[in-house]
Amino acid sequence: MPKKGKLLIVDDNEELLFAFQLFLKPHFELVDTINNPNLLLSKLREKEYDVIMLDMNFRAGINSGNEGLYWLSQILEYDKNACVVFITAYGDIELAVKAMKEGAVDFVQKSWDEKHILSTLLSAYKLRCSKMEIKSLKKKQKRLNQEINRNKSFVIGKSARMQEVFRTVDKVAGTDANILITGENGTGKEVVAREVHLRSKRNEQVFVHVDLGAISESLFESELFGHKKGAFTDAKEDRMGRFELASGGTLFLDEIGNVPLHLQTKLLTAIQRKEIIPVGGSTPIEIDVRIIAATNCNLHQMVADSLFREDLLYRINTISLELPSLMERQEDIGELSNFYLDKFTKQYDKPAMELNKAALTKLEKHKWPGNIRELQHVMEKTVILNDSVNLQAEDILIGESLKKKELMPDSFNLLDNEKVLIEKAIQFTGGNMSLAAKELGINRSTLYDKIKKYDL
Ligand SMILES: Nc1ncnc2c1ncn2[C@@H]1O[C@H](COP(=O)(O)OP(=O)(O)OP(=O)(O)O)[C@@H](O)[C@H]1O
Repeated sequence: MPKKGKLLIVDDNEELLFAFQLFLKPHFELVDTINNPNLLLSKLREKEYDVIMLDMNFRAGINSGNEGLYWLSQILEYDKNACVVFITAYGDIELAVKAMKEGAVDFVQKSWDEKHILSTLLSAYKLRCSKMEIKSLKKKQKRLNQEINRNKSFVIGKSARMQEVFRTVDKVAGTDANILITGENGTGKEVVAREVHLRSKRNEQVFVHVDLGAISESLFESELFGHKKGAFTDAKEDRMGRFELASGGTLFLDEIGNVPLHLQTKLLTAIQRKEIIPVGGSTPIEIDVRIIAATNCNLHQMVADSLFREDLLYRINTISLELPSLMERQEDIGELSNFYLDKFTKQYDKPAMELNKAALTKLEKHKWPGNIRELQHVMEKTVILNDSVNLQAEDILIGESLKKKELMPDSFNLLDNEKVLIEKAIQFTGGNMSLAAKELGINRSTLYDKIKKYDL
């Protein structure tokens, strides 16, 4: 087996250094020694060592261990992942414990128990490998987040209402204040939440989206707070919840108005205490997340109707952002339509298309109950079905290809038709899940369960 691990031994006893080197060389890739701790930092700058064995006392006659502790602090300041094993005199247990409290990983006694010394150093080396792996994973994660977030900013909106939203986003993004975004479905609540994250100091960390309307009640806690292996029948291994996953970054709690009262209490406790306890666990885990919540419900009305906890509302709406419906920002329809024309012509490999005046007027006059999401679907359909590059009013297919009467099924067998009806409802509402669920007469989480079941 190839020898692994670079070891540095620091002791002023030359004989001891020699003996250590002789004994450890066959087990490690490199064993360097220095007899003067003043050379320590320059040695560390020269080479990266995995384990440093450090004497407690250097000056003859002084046995307080302070010098060793001083050098330990210097090493850890230089590299917080350094693994330092102290060399202590026989009976120095108290001092060794103190050293471990200050950040040393272990200690060996000069009593020369070869087996024990070797196993201590090999464990320290393993710990060093784990620390370095974590360091590299964190670095990778940071780069990946930067990559994911790059060029993601595309919130279109010249209208006065959107400019007002952007001014507030500018003011609050850099703070850690919780934000509540309200607005109809498809108005861009998630897009704005991402924009806040991108402009915040957490932008090198993750943005975790959780659709609270789509999580079934039985999985709510496990999904948000994680679970321990064996906590319930399907819990085959420990699983991290969304709060922990988002730690350091932003947690976007979408459709917060759909959370039942008894689960709102659990949500409030986690946000308030800034800690969670996984299902089946007993130790709280500290969480550092910025909460951005969103809903299309009127939470103040829900509080008045005793459907939403007032204390939770005040926790999440330090800052409120209300997004206008597309009808209220008609000035943006042209730019948004062109944005999607450009996107879909590229996606479907078609020549660039333009809207003539009548086509634009048609778009501006429509009521857009599904807001931007509906506009997006209309533009996608328009690009797919048209070959002309100059789009006329009749080329814009708003609701024309999908009228409710065309949705009549071939048979009335419920099971045969469920999948088809769900597909058509989603199509009819332009992908607006809340509207689709409403049309189908079921709630959103049931709709998501069925989407999963039929693999839609
Ligand atoms: N300002 C914008 N510019 C361009 N596209 C936008 C803008 N706002 C929203 N969109 C697009 O509209 C669609 C709906 O946006 P988003 O999902 O953010 O809305 P939402 O309000 O969170 O919807 P829901 O309430 O249904 O979850 C997305 O495809 C998004 O990319």
